[in-house]
Amino acid sequence: MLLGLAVFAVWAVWWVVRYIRADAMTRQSIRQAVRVRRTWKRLALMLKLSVTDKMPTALASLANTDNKPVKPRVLVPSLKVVHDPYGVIVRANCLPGVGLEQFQKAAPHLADAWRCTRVAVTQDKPGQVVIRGVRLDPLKFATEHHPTGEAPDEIARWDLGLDEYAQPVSVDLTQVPGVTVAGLPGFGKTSLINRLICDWAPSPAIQFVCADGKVSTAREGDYAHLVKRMFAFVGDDLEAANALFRRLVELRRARVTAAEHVLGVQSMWEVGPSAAWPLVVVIIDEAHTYFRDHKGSDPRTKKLAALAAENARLVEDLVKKGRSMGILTILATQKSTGDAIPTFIRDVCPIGLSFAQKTTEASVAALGEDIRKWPDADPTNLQDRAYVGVASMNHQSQPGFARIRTPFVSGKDSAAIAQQTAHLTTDPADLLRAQLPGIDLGKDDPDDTTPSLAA
Ligand SMILES: Nc1ncnc2c1ncn2[C@@H]1O[C@H](COP(=O)(O)OP(=O)(O)OP(=O)(O)O)[C@@H](O)[C@H]1O
Repeated sequence: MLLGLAVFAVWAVWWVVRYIRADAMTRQSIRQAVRVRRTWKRLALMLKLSVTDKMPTALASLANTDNKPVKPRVLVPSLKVVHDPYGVIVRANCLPGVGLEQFQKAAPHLADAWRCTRVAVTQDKPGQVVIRGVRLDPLKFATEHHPTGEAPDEIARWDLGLDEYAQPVSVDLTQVPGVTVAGLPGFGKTSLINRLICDWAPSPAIQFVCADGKVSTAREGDYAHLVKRMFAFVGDDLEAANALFRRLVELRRARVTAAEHVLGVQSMWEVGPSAAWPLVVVIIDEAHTYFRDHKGSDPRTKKLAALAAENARLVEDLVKKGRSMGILTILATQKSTGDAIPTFIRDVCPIGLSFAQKTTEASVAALGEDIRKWPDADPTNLQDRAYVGVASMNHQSQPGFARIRTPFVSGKDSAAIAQQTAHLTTDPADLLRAQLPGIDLGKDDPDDTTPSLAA
């Protein structure tokens, strides 16, 4: 008895301390979790999430010596409730006839009873459902990310933020040739890309290169600090961009020639990126600058039109053929028409994200026709300033789109990371030459007009 009291006292003290130390949002969730547990039996009966077992148990039959009819038992799914700042995560056991489908049907009523903005029911293992209830809309709460400066545990995993149920979302960019990022100006595209660079920069197995169509020199604009961690950078000059894209296509072709010698396999992903054969992340920001059509018959306009057409061809090459050689292209644009990122490039990028858009046509240009089937996820719903930093992303593994609250990464943090990791910057073409001295890394395709690395 005394021992029981002592255990209870310790538990009560632990509980009170935990409650006092929690922030205001978490305290509300703790109270919510208590309410969910306390009211569950009654609520489950009202929502028909219970079953009546008319058959007496063996024990009840034995105890029933006077042969009176045994009362049927009402079974209610047992619950395990945990909380986080946004709400509760409830695991419930299924019962015969009460499973995923019944819980999903009851979800709106659970949301009302538990005072949640949203409730989602999923099944992570047989016989158990997970009910996620969020009291507050995680999409509406701005978050921040402070990069650690540590090399990532898993190469090519892109941590994006929180979904509408406050669950962390990340995508595996292994074997991914391209990503598109679209959205109205000032809604968080650059911050999203900054995070990727800052999280990955401490790894020597990753090299970055950037074309930013919004600026003329690296000293201006969003990448002014991060340029230290990039082996090449060009601004809005079409000719300079053209030369850079050629250089990258050339690198891709040289890697094809060198793969068997250096890696012993034909696809870099079979062995993974390394400091000697790094994953090359090509960032093309304000991509429309490089691809847009130039109309006019004067020689200068004609030249620009030819350069833009060739840029599109070169970037298409990188996206279509770069994956197995360890080249990942990320294209960002604030322009919302089909020519901003040519559809023949967009359609080979398996991952698309879009921040707010003005019209559904713009959403379609950014995310493809499928977004029409998922009106809730249409980024036209994200135009309120509360949604700066929120993007819709096509699911990799299932139909539909996820809405993600991405965190803000400050310029100060990205500058610090670039400074700390600048010494890791190397041109992947130099690495290749150093590994294969004397081997011609030139063309393996006679029709290809791009110059050879061995020049
Ligand atoms: N994830 C975020 N959470 C909260 N605020 C953000 C986030 N991302 C960006 N912001 C705010 O929005 C501003 C603009 O962001 P950012 O430069 O990333 O937008 P953008 O879409 O790249 O714009 P542009 O197309 O003009 O380059 C930032 O200075 C910051 O104040």
